[in-house]
Amino acid sequence: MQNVIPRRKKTVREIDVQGKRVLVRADFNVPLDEEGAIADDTRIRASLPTIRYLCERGARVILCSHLDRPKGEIVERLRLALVANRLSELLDQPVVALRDCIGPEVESAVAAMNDGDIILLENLRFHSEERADDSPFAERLAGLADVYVNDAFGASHRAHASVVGVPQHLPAVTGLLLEREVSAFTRILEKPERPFAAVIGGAKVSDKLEVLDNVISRVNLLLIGGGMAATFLASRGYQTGASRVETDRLDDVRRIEANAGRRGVRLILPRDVVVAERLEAGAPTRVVSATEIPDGWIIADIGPGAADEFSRELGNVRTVVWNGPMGVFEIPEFAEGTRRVAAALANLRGTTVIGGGSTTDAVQRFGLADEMTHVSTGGGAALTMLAGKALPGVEALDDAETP
Ligand SMILES: Nc1ncnc2c1ncn2[C@@H]1O[C@H](COP(=O)(O)OP(=O)(O)OP(=O)(O)O)[C@@H](O)[C@H]1O
Ligand SMILES: O=C(O)[C@H](O)COP(=O)(O)O
Repeated sequence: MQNVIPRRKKTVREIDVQGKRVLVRADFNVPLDEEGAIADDTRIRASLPTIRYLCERGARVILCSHLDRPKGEIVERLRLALVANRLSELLDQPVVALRDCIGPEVESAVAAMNDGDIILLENLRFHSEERADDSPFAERLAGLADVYVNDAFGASHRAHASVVGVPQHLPAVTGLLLEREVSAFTRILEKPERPFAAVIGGAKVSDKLEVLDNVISRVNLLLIGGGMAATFLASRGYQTGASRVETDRLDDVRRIEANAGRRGVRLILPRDVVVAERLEAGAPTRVVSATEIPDGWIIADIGPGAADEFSRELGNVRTVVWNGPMGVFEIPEFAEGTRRVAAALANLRGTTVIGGGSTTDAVQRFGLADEMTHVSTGGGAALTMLAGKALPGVEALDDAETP
């Protein structure tokens, strides 16, 4: 595996932060429930060591993050005030949520900070410049601070302004979470015990297809579930009812399947699925063969036959990386496939890695997180590591000036 650890780079432990304004890019992209409350605060808790470390040493801590995918405009339910409240409770100290991430009000708030204070900038993705890696936007963020810390492992596969742009304008170091995550993946993936499996589900289908060719070059077995399954089934020519299919990616999926065949990687799709009339609690459901999905019905979970097969297959492997739930597990009727896969990993005598906000949320709900070797805060970032590709956020630290 290629070396993706910023070994030459300083971590936050090696710099003097007393009285300095430190801009910390965190990944507070937490899952929200239907009421808009935080459904799982793992990502917030995982960022505490760096924040505590900086505060205890007298830094003025300026936190920033994205939440969900607002497209460059303010979405009230995606304001980061709810994250600031949770952080305040966990740290037992005030965390002031600002109403923007750049601009005169932000600059005055930063100017008024005392050593050990913490502020949280507003959702970076309320500005389209964040995703566009706009240089003036990155410069304005950088202008708020003396030092930049990347602690957003979960966002480090994104070449966005706060991840790769800011470290071009400020001395930059690695945060404790980023360091812990990258070392865990490197250790686990350097010489994985075989057979080695990846389980891929969830909703971010295009993102995951991007790295599957590389994933195939590393694993022996690939199990596909969740929202991914519909596009794979459609690529084999089956009807998928009203399930969401990425029709413009069907050729990519066929290429991935052919690639898997050539390399002798077993790629298994669910043999049966739970379908629903709507992805809602209480909606009518049926279990059907994956090759006979009725018109108008939506795949909501892998079926019991698929869960048996996936569990059996996972019983024979020594290393597993799992990203993306097998179904819409937030609704109890569609959680069984995800629960069965989580249980299979918990029983495995080998190395198990869970990646992703929702996948972690699911494993926490089943009370199985402690049974896993590594529960990562990254989803797409974990897959990028699994694919053996460098993370842009880590590369940006390599290229940055050190304090
Ligand atoms: N068959 C399905 N149809 C629609 N959505 C699904 C299906 N199966 C799972 N999902 C949804 O996928 C979502 C999670 O997918 P996602 O790809 O974001 O995984 P993740 O673990 O959160 O990784 P990341 O951290 O990259 O977001 C869940 O909210 C779940 O309801
Ligand atoms: O949830 C994640 O994987 C990270 O927070 C990145 O979010 P994104 O896929 O919306 O860029």
